[in-house]
Amino acid sequence: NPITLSGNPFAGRKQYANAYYSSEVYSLAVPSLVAAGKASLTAAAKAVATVPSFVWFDNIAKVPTLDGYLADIRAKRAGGQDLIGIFVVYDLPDRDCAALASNGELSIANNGVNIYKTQYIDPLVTIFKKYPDVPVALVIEPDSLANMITNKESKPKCANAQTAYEDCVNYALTHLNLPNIAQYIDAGHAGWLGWPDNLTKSGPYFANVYKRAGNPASFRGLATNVANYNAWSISQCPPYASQLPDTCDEKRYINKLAPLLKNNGWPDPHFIVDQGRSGKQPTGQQEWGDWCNAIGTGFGTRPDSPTSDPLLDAFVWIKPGGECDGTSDTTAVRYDGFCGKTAALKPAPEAGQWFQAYFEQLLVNANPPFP
Ligand SMILES: O=[N+]([O-])c1ccc(O[C@@H]2O[C@H](CO)[C@@H](O[C@@H]3O[C@H](CO)[C@@H](O[C@@H]4O[C@H](CO)[C@@H](O)[C@H](O)[C@H]4O)[C@H](O)[C@H]3O)[C@H](O)[C@H]2O)cc1
Ligand SMILES: [Mg+2]
Repeated sequence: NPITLSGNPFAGRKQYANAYYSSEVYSLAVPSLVAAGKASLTAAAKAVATVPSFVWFDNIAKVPTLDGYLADIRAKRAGGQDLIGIFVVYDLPDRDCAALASNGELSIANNGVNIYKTQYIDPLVTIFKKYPDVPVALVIEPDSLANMITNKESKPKCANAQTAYEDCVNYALTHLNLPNIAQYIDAGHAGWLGWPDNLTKSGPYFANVYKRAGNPASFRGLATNVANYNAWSISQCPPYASQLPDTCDEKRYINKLAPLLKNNGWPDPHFIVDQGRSGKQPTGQQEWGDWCNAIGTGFGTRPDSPTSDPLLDAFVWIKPGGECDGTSDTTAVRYDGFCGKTAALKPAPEAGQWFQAYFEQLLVNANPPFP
């Protein structure tokens, strides 16, 4: 029977571990480990496959697969597991405007806004409406609005994308505003929007997104640290965060941002924080902006761990660990220099592709460790 979410959608529920990630582990990671004489790591690898991570809808072709996930969750819920589905909406035209590695299939110049609405969001909504009994949490458009805070001046592609990003995100928010869905808009991370000037802008900016969308009941809050590596709460700031000593982790970032949202007309925002690649601190990053395939990282706090901060709905693994951030092939169309830096593990495949060496790095550095 249909449900209406209220309060923390993760409370009392287990996050859904999807078969796509599990198949990456079983069909790619495990055989690679065995072939490399690392069969001793296969048990740990299989344990990772059971950890819930978000399913990314990073192109239109994947949209129909949503039905299968929701049907599987429905069946498991009928079997007694109070599961919540966890998905990422990620297909904006001119996507990832400040970088090259994750550019997507749609472009503003080529009718991208209209296609995003009618061929991406609308079909998602249609499928979600078939499953009003399944609780769902959505992350809306990583790396989109955060770029509107920091990169309009420095990146013409971001400046030119502002109207499209804001219209498309508003369309997503208002059309995915269903009783069984909780939506979290991406809001960068401590090392991105945690800087004083960026924080000051972010408060009114994200509050205006909430108000423009008409205060949607499903709009629960913001997702932070997506595909990044920051600690949730740390006593010793990493060396690369030396200039931001009082906002060097996600707990301090969201506790600074929340009051600014409330003061600007968003009464009760909450957060989810990606910890999928945050287990080892400090990381091998040389600068905070080293976002691509950072060395020295590890799987972090498990998604179903209790949280102690009333602002934090759940720890989550949004970026699936082992899926690449971007290619290191300098001749590739989507080659971004950040993926060629010292701090980036190489050789790396295209964004989203399985990156075995990275998976193994995360595995051996995991905290808590995998048995
Ligand atoms: O000393 N000071 O006082 C001072 C003040 C201000 C300073 O400026 C700030 O410096 C920060 C650190 O460089 C910048 O943060 C970086 O911004 C990048 C986008 O431009 C982000 O990249 C994205 O990362 C995503 C994954 O997270 C990728 O999926 C995505 O593809 C990729 O594009 C980095 O994470 C993020 O760390 C801020 O913009 C900038 O405003 C600096 C110093
Ligand atoms: Mg990215």
